[in-house]
Amino acid sequence: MSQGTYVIDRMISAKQIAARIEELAREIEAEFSGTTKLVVVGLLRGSFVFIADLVRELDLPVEVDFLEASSYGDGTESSREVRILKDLRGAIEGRDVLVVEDIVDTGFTLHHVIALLSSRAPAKLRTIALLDKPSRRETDVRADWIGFEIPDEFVVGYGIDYAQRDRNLPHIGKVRFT
Ligand SMILES: O=P(O)(O)OC[C@H]1O[C@H](OP(=O)(O)OP(=O)(O)O)[C@H](O)[C@@H]1O
Ligand SMILES: Nc1nc2[nH]cnc2c(=O)[nH]1
Repeated sequence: MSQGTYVIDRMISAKQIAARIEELAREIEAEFSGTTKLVVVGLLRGSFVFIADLVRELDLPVEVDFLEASSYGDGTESSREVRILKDLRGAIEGRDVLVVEDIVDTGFTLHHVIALLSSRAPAKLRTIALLDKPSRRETDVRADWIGFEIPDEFVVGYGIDYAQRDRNLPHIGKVRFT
């Protein structure tokens, strides 16, 4: 896919994201109320901004861990091969776990991570994705909570990159190749 010039059209503002995270946090608190310590697992690298905002909105005892999964390289098409580049630091057996993903597209990444973490016997495993592109799905997977359903556009910002660029945009934008 082209890696030439492109412009970014704003799709979801920072304000809209913040308001949605507040709503999602209340639902997550209800689901995990009474938990001794929730392990919130961020999928690197794309979820680093989302997880930072989400955990600060959660009124729950939390531990934060990270798993690095990659399947896109520098392009806009999934390789369909999910590589785990960094595993969790901690054990999750018997723990309540929330996996935080930035975007579910083909679904290969989330599907792979759910299978991997389920095999470690957590007490409860739930998933949240800021963005969902259901029209692109190639695997039978859906996050338990979704921030925004979006059309089939390649998006960047708020942690999400194109060839490692644009992760620092405060909003979500769609890439338009020029
Ligand atoms: O549903 P899928 O088609 O699997 O796509 C979703 C994944 O693709 C991106 O990760 P990427 O491989 O680009 O790594 P990154 O998070 O380090 O940018 C994104 O962060 C998701 O994890
Ligand atoms: N940057 C980026 N990465 C993705 N990985 C899966 N879908 C997307 C997308 O729309 N944008």
